[in-house]
Amino acid sequence: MKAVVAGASGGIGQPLSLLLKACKEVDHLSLYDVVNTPGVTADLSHISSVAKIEGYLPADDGMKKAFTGADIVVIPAGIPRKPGMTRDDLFKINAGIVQGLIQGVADYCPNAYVLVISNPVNSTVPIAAEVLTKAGKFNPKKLFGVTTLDVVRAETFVQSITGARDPAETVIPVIGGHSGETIVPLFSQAKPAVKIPEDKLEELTKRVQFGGDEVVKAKDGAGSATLSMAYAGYRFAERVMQAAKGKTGIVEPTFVYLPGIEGGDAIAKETGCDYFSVPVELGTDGAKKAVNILGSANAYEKKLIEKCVEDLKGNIAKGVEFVKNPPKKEEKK
Ligand SMILES: NC(=O)C1=CN([C@@H]2O[C@H](COP(=O)(O)OP(=O)(O)OC[C@H]3O[C@@H](n4cnc5c(N)ncnc54)[C@H](O)[C@@H]3O)[C@@H](O)[C@H]2O)C=CC1
Ligand SMILES: O=C([O-])CC(=O)C(=O)O
Repeated sequence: MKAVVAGASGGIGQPLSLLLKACKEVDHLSLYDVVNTPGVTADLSHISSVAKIEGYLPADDGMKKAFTGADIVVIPAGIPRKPGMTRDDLFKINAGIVQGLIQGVADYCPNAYVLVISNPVNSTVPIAAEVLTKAGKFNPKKLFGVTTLDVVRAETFVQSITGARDPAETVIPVIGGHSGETIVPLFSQAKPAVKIPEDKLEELTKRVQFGGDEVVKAKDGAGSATLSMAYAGYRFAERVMQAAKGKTGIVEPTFVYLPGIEGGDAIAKETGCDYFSVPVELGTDGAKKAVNILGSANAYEKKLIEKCVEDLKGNIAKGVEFVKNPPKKEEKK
């Protein structure tokens, strides 16, 4: 497997690259960023793991060299939030960054799995889909918005109630999108089942929805979640690669284009959203099947889904519009 990290010198990119350098699924790691890739690459190259490593800057066809032959491209490129900002406030800058990198995917590695971390995920994934569609290269089974950090947070925060030694053994589907109230944890669907006292449920739900804000506030202007995101991005990338190599039974929530995936059409009709994070069964060619668990949600969770859909529709439309009707140059800045 050749894995690419685009945005490899950043707060997420560096620890994510470290994890991928040590990953048994990766034979070849290629780092791309607009700054500092020579240093990050030199540093990681001293690690005695299997993956050979290369790093590129944009000069001298760097993107082409970095992306060509890639099996999986993970994208944490773009600016992070500062206190007082929403993820949508990142759109102006990150939309263009993601558009450019996805054009690179279309040009140099159209068959790769593409994992989008850059925010706002609710809009950057539709942007990616539109760019790939324009290029005639869109395979919905291979485009994923990474929402694993929401799952990781739900697992972690519920531990105070379950008391489980290993939080990751409690599987909690988190569906919808990746910002505030578009994030919908379905604690009623936890496996094994968890009993959450009624007076704790709202607090726990809000903590998952606004977990990102907790980190933004604590970092106090120095960015948002990076280390936990690198862990989450790595966990998802590793599972995509394991499924690609034939491991079965891997199901992970991820933000996908539903009409392009088996079982997704019904969910798209039910929610009115073409893009939604749902548990997806992963296979050798990417997303094999979208699992519809919306019907199993309890009354409280159904209300959360209603609010999610309201916000998510606008975020999706904004991403689609950005590519279909590009803003004029001065608006793009
Ligand atoms: N999906 C999720 O759950 C999460 C998403 N994020 C998002 O991830 C993104 C990155 O966050 P951080 O790593 O903290 O930011 P950062 O600013 O530390 O790193 C971003 C990196 O992207 C690079 N970059 C900028 N334009 C580029 C381009 N055109 N091509 C290649 N690289 C480029 C920068 O040089 C920098 O090294 C942000 O948009 C943030 O909101 C953050 C946490 C969780
Ligand atoms: O909060 C942010 O801006 C970064 C992010 O997406 C998260 O931590 O979930």
